[in-house]
Amino acid sequence: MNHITFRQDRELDFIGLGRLCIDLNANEINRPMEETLTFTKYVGGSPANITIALAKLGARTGFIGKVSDDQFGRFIKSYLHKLNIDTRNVVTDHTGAVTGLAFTEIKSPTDCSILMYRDNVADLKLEPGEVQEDFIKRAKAILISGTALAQSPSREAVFQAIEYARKHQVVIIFDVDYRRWTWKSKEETAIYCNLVAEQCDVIIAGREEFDVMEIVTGPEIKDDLATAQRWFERQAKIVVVKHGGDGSIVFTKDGGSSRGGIFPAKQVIKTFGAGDSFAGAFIYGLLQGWPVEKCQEFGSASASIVVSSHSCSDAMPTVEQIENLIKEHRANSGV
Ligand SMILES: Nc1ncnc2c1ncn2[C@@H]1O[C@H](COP(=O)(O)OP(=O)(O)O)[C@@H](O)[C@H]1O
Ligand SMILES: O=C(O)C[C@@H](O)[C@H](O)C(=O)COP(=O)(O)O
Repeated sequence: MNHITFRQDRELDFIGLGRLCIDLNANEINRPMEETLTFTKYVGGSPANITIALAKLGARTGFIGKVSDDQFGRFIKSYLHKLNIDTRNVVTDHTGAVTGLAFTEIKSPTDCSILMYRDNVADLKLEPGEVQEDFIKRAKAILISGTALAQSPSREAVFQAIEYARKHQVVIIFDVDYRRWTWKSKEETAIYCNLVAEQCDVIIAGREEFDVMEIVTGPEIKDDLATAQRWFERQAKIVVVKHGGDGSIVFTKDGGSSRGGIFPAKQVIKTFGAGDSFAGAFIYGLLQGWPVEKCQEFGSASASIVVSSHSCSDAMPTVEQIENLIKEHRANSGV
């Protein structure tokens, strides 16, 4: 029992909505971007990464988004196909929009940053009329990425998807996924993310992301419980507050909470990708009906595997890999 009830009469477990992009991860790690010469190309974009995580865990997944009409757009679509991610609602842009790029700088295992190129990107051109009700109603859950709210028409497409999801009792999960590059101001981010969050069943965000959302509304006292309680007064049943290397806290509407630590990685290559792998494995656990503590542990173990790898999407682990890590950790700590 984990406070979320999924409709069982659905052919898809999960649909991700938002950006499908490219990550260009520096090959020469432990160097500033100015000195980086080569990069490896991966499919990226937070909601894409989360959907890929679920697909690799064995969930039946699909995606709603828009890709550029070029080599990058085709690369992304064929990658999703290979993982059996249903792309019937991945639309191809015909206006000359481009694929968003995320260049990663890995200066040290703890000092990583991302340089995003997001002008005229295809993902933000998704139109409300392109969101298929018939597709959404086939799923148990849909994940909304907050970045899809950054501009019109993608912003309206999100609200359209939420309407369909609520109409067909599809569980709505919101990952705030705040990326400053696509927004005009923090106030704009806060207003739209709050409007969406109040309609969602599960909300996942880092402490700093909740702080951005609270710029316009409070709560006055900035603490995780106060944040969670605000959303429990709306639609939310589970609120997850991520704290990077300090782990996460999962709150449930019945007053429960679970503080989770991390699985220290043997070798951290980079810190990005932690949030997406955590979210993918956490949601997988919810879909299995596991208690939230187990979902949280599964998410943390998945994150540990991804921070030890060069990529985000390609490195998303299987159930077996995560279970092995948890077993190994328990054996080492004598539990
Ligand atoms: N250095 C790390 N080593 C192992 N696990 C980590 C590390 N950093 C984060 N995690 C795990 O990933 C989760 C999400 O990470 P966080 O950095 O908060 O998300 P985001 O990448 O979205 O900012 C954390 O709650 C923790 O379980
Ligand atoms: O979200 C993006 O557009 C870039 C991602 O593909 C990138 O790998 C990343 O930043 C992962 O985000 P995180 O899991 O929140 O650290």
